Amino acid sequence: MKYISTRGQAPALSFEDAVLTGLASDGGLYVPETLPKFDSATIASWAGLSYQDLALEIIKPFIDGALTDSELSAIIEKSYSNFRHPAIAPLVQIDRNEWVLELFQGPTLAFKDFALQFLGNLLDHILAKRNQKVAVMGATSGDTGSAAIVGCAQCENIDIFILHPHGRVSEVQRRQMTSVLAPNVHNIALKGNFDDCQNMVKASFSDQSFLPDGRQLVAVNSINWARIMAQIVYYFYAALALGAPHRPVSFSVPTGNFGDIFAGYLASKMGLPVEQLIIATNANDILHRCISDNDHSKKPLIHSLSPSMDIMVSSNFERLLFDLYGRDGDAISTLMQEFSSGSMTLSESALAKARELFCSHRLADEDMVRVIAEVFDKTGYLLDPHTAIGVEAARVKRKNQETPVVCLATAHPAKFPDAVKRAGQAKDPALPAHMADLFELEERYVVLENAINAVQQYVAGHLSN
Ligand SMILES: Cc1ncc(COP(=O)(O)O)c(C=O)c1O
Ligand SMILES: N[C@@H](CCOP(=O)(O)O)C(=O)O
Repeated sequence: MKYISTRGQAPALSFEDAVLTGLASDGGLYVPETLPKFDSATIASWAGLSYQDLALEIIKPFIDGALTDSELSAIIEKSYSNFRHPAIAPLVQIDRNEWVLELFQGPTLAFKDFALQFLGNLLDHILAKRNQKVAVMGATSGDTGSAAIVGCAQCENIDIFILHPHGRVSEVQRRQMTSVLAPNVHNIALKGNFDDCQNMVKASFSDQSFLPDGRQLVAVNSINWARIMAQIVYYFYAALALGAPHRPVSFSVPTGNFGDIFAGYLASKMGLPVEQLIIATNANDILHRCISDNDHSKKPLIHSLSPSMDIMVSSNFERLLFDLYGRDGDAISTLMQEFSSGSMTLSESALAKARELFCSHRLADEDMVRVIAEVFDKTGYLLDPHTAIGVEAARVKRKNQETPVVCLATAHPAKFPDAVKRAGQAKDPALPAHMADLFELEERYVVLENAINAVQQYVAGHLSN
């Protein structure tokens, strides 16, 4: 299987090269040239598989022989070995036909662990085989950073540089990143917002000449295809547990960079019967405005109580647009060019196609805290702020009460004690035992100006030999 760029001008790459390349040389994102498709009988035969065995079935066709089955299986086993729940992604019912998929049972308490523990182990394998050293550069609004750091800290061939917006991630999120003192881990608090961090990372991928000795950058953000690929698995896993393929399932997904929900879209294209994909946004609602009013225009970023979704430019939306425009790379190049000036308008046919599966909802902070309180009062279940937005979006937007709706619980509430307190909870939600000493650990990070030269100089000056 080859991987092609959404902008049509970059060379097609093998799986391994696509994983190592991150952003395509034409500024696009890599996607598989064709998607594997599974028929109903095949999907039905997976009922009851463990998460790890299901991951093997789903990931195998994408890697196209780059790893043997036993290599892939070993990487998968290792990646999910430190999850706290034996089901890896347990489903919890919170109402009739309404479920929460707990994607926060990994080491850093967010859904990012599903793909980033896998990506860390995959990179370790590929780089050792190639005897190659790389610099990982990533942007985080709080969760990708710690998952990537835990995924990569042990890799001898990786120096990892994570940019987070200074003062705009929760204290738990910051400490999770900055208390990892391994010499190959570098945290940069950028005096800017998440979009600034992401722009800087993307600009650095486009021109890597600041790196000495031909060192290559590798992406841990969801621009890296392997991130999306690993996230497809839990859509199948949850739907199978609820009766797929014999009955459809809907998903409500707290959305920022559009990677998570895009994995759900791919699951549906690969044969999973999905009735609705609900895009749940906070006040940074560009995707909601786009789907509901064809208004895809940038607005100033708002700092919300769901900080991980404080994102205006959603990288992976481009991957969806590529499909909506008939996989026409030139059309996507033109559209992205239009968006670089602040807004873009989708064609009527592209929007109509998107609306066949997607709908959207926006929830501001005051409503989000109300949802946390309501669900807790009714069920005793404590939602994190991002998940609460997804739960409310599901309630407002689902069109069929008989179809189970799965709300992706993207983070553990203990990562966001301020929001939880605002919802009327007297006590901070407890951190899991393995993080009990988080507030006593030494931190290490550098604060840098929002200037690309400052960041690139820092990266170039902190590479190991
Ligand atoms: C807790 C949490 N929820 C939701 C999201 C949004 O996911 P995505 O960026 O894949 O849309 C993120 C970050 O991306 C997150 O960290
Ligand atoms: N919410 C994310 C933002 C980065 O998204 P990614 O999925 O592209 O890595 C975060 O927590 O950092």
